[in-house]
Amino acid sequence: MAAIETRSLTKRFGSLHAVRDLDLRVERGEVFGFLGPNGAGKSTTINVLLDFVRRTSGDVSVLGYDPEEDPRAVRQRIGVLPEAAGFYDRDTARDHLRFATEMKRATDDPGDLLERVGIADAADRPVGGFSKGMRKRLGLAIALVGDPDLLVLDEPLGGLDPSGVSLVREIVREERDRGAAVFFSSHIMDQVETVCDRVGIMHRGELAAVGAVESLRADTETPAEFTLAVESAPDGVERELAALDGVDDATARDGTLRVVCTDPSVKADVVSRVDDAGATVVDIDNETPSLEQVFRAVTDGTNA
Ligand SMILES: Nc1ncnc2c1ncn2[C@@H]1O[C@H](COP(=O)(O)OP(=O)(O)OP(=O)(O)O)[C@@H](O)[C@H]1O
Repeated sequence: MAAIETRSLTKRFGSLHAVRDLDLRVERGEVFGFLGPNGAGKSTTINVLLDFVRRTSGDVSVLGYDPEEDPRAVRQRIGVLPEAAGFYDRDTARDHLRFATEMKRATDDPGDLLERVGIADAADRPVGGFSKGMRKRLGLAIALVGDPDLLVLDEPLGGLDPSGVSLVREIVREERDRGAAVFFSSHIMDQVETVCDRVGIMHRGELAAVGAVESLRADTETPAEFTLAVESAPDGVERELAALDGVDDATARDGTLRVVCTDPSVKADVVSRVDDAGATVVDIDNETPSLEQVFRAVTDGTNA
């Protein structure tokens, strides 16, 4: 049984298709990054999975349950970190975790969970004085209560400092290794590509691409980027290269020329131009497209 499965899932708000004909499958023990620009339909999909919003049509299964028919069964088995989690400002972090543990009839020790997310020192402080990043960490601790079979994390990296970001990545890996599925949405590409087994890229309510990051890189026509090491870059050669058809950008620095092509076949032309300009190319280094570039290619760099 899949952790999440949707078939032809559609959600309309009036005449606006927030999600259209979405077929999605997330396996148990898988980290799935749900990506897309603002307004692409990520939160709406998550809200349907959690039965916060009713779908217009299509089928949805979360851990084998239809969230519309069995919302309690679904909520009992999943851990959720909402994009903007609400807290009781006068209650402490420990109070929040005690409550969450009781609600789930779990046996977790609040202190251990706070230790795990790095805010054990603040366990007995009222949450009203917590920073944005501390609130995010507390929200994550609450999501972890009861060793859920599925973690749904909506923008878990927003508001976190670099150590917070690596902590979230570490926890996501640990949860996956325990056998949980992790489904998280983000628009911060470079921070998710190292942690996801697969990603799905939403665009205008539809799944524009889905697969392992490596296969998306191979399948997507992303601009090719490469660096030429030259003995000496003649003045102005980068401007000449940038003017070539199929070249997007060219910059010269410290004996290297970095060239971004929209058409990879222009590479030979670039090398011969550099030769003609009197420089000797000593090395060519091809760079793998980043997930950010795949994302831009799939969404045309546009918002929904
Ligand atoms: N309650 C609502 N009523 C009307 N339109 C809505 C509602 N919720 C979402 N939408 C619209 O549905 C579309 C998808 O929005 P959604 O919030 O799912 O996008 P998102 O991918 O989560 O974006 P973001 O990254 O900005 O959170 C948008 O055009 C949005 O304006």
